[in-house]
Formats: sequence, C-alpha cells, structure tokens
Amino acid sequence: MSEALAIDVKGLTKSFGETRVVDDFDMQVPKGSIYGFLGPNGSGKTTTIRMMCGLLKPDSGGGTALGLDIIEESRTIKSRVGYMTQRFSLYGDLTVRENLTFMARLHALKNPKQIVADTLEEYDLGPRAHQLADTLSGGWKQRLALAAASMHNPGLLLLDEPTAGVDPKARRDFWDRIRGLARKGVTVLVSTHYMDEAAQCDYIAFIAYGKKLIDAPSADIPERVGLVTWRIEGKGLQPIYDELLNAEGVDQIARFGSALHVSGRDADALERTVCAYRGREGISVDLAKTGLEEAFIWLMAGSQDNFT
Ligand SMILES: Nc1ncnc2c1ncn2[C@@H]1O[C@H](COP(=O)(O)OP(=O)(O)OP(=O)(O)O)[C@@H](O)[C@H]1O
Repeated sequence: MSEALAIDVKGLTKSFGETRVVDDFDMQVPKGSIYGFLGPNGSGKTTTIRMMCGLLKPDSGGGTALGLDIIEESRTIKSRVGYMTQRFSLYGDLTVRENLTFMARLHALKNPKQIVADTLEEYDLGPRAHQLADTLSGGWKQRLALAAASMHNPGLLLLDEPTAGVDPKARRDFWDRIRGLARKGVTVLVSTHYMDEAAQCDYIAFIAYGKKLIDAPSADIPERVGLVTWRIEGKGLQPIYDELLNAEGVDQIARFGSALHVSGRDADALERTVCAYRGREGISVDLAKTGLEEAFIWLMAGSQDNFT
C-alpha cells in the first residue's frame, strides 16, 4: 500500500437481506484530501464509507484504512476515526464543556482537562462553555460537533451532510476549518446532496445503487460528463423553456435565476437549436461552462433511468 493513501480498498460488496447495496467497490483516497460522495438517496454512500473505515464488515473484498486492515484491525481504525453525523448527536442537556469532557473520556484521552481547554479555544467555544448544547444555534452546534469529532486527532474524519440547515456564513467557517484539518493531514470523507459542499471537495465519487459511476478530481467532473452548456438569459423565458424541452440537441434544462442553462451531448445540434433564439429582443444566448450542478443533475437523472 502506498504511504500516500489513506484508504485503499478493492471489491467491497455488501448486501442487506436479498438486496446488494454495494457491489464490487474499489477506491483509493489520497491522505489529506477531502473526498465527496454524492448520489441518490439509498445508493449506498454511507454503507460504503462505513466499510472503508472499518465500521462495518463487508461480505467480500477488503483493503486498508490509515495503513490498517479494515477487517482485522477495525478496532484500531475506529479509534482513529472522527464521525460527524447529520443529526446533532451530542447531549443537548449537557453544556458545551461537559460534552467535550464526555468525548475526551470516551476516547480515553490523556490529560482530558487540558485537551478540552485547548479545544474550546481552538474552536472559539470558550464564551459558550457553560451553555447547554440544545440552546446553541445551528451553526454553533455544527462547530461543537466538529470539535467533538476531531478532538482525539483522528486520521480520518467522516462527515454526513455536515452543513445541512446551517446559514451561509457558518457553512463558510465550517469549511475553512475542514480545509485547515486537511492541510494538517486529516483525510475527510463527506457524504452530501449539497452542491456547495461538493464544490468544496478535492475529489468526488458519484455512486448510484452501489456502483461508482464517476470518481475524479472535482474540477474534472463537468468535462467527464461530456455536456456542452448554453446560457439563455432574459425576461419571459417560460415559452422558450417549453419549446426547448423536446428540441433537437437538448438533453437537460436547468433554471438559474433569470437564466436557463441548456445542456446536451451533441454540441452541433444544441448550438443550432439555442442560436435560433439569438437576436430576440431582450434575450441573450451565450456559451457557458458546464458546472458541477449541471453535471450532477445529469448524473442523477441518468442513474435513476438506469436503476429504477
Ligand atoms: N443496517 C441496515 N440494515 C438493512 N438495510 C440497510 C442497513 N443500512 C442501510 N440499509 C439500506 O441500504 C441502502 C443503502 O443505504 P445507505 O445509507 O448506504 O445509502 P446512502 O446513499 O447513504 O443514502 P442517503 O443519501 O439517503 O443517506 C438503503 O436502501 C438502506 O435502507
């Protein structure tokens, strides 16, 4: 196994009852990277991540996480994983300090008092140390959850839709901290449905029904999907939208404020179709860069067509 890999697994397979939820899954995750997992609900993202980190035993396949065997050495891996679930999983009727002290004891940290003090300072939680966790705002709850998940210096951090329901500033602060942890060598695995979270990831794996459809640096995803996108902007776009729905070369239309992003794989046919609207009063038609959002709408629609 390469020293540079935090996770190196092959052939992971898992069924629950008769249903195969993860099928022959290979993955390599570079150390210190932020890796996003996207895909439809129930497509096996959480199950895959849990297997890769020794939290769940695969039916077949195997590999290493942090250089340790995910089956034979799962206990040791678990002690080096920080897990932040979508639901606030700390104790609402304990204070911020009590929650951190509890986690420090759970991880049997040496010198817990000092570590709690350091964590309160690092996460700017000092002024709220005596506040009950339940009374914190959403953003502060997320910050406390991240502090609790990372106070034992995990090598791997698992985040499940970490900023769902959190305001934009708190999201930005949160992701600044995550990037700081990654710079220190922590490998971060994020399961998400949110495009702004996906855009923060260095790499993205798109999973549909237990199979990996795409696994690439996030900047390369739009190109990999092979869509060309045009932007049509102006007032009164609804009739144009309706006409484009079944027009030649158009595979997908997405609304972005007062614009339509019209995408397709046949670049020439699409250009002929959209350029017919050039010159209409108040309407502009320009070639645009296909973004992550269009790429995922496309992947999501394709995976549902193929698997449902
Ligand atoms: N312990 C379990 N026992 C039985 N079925 C399970 C168990 N864990 C997960 N499943 C099922 O496996 C499938 C995949 O679940 P998983 O949570 O891995 O998907 P996901 O992609 O993370 O979904 P979501 O985006 O909704 O969080 C789902 O159909 C789920 O109901």
